[in-house]
Amino acid sequence: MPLLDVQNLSVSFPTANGQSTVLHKASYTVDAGEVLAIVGESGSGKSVAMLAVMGLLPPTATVTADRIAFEGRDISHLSAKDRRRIIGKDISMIFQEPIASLNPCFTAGFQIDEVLKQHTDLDKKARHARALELLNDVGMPNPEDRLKAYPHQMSGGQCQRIMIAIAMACSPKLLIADEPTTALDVTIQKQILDLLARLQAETGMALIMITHDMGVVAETADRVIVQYQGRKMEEADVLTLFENPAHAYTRALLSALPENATGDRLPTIDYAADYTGEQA
Ligand SMILES: Nc1ncnc2c1ncn2[C@@H]1O[C@H](COP(=O)(O)OP(=O)(O)OP(=O)(O)O)[C@@H](O)[C@H]1O
Repeated sequence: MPLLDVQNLSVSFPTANGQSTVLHKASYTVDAGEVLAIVGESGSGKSVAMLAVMGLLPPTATVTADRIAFEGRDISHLSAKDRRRIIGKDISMIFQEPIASLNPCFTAGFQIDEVLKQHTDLDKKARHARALELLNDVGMPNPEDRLKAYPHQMSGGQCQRIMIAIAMACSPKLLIADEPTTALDVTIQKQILDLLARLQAETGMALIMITHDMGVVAETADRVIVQYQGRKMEEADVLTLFENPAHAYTRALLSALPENATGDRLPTIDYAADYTGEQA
């Protein structure tokens, strides 16, 4: 039984020209302890899919699914709020803009403490000790000092470490990381990816990595789903995908990797092309 089992998930939003479907009957499964990458260009519906599962889309969104099951329990018929109540402790999510994801009015320590208060029975002293332990786990220098810092007093990389600490506070069974390194400097990107990989390996949690970067996929994933224009194009284990990509869009993504460059200029994806109907 998969840890998360999502079947035929569709999402649409109202527009001036009627409903616009941004995700078309996409299915996703992830097993306990597995690392799944969802890859595709901006706007391909990667974030929307996972926000829909989490019940985090705005009320204007229309979400339908045949099944959204966590640990075998189908929660697709529940309201977004009830779904969040049931999976809120077991599934955590981190986002692209760590500084914007934190509340600017409260210290890092306060924000970690809020999550611990909500999801654990620990008393104040134990929560403080746990917050320090979490900051150590995410490799934060001077953790005692950083607990007292406000988001604007920290770098983007430090804020992402705080977000990861908050996400890990309830020992989730699944962490969804939505482009967690995109907004960070290149040197920090690698540190955050290594941190996520280490935490995943140490805790055995499942990880869904949303990215547009095939390099990130190669480094982290066991299995890959390729999305294009709100549709799932291809799904394969990571080696198969890199060695034998079945879909034209996947091949275009792979050929745009720097190591696949053959001349002075990097190959680029032809965004004018329509890959939806193309097959291997
Ligand atoms: N709240 C919203 N209201 C209306 N349309 C939305 C909303 N959120 C997302 N969309 C649209 O849904 C589509 C898919 O967006 P989504 O954020 O899932 O893409 P993505 O693949 O995650 O890309 P990115 O990497 O840019 O986040 C886009 O066309 C986007 O404009």
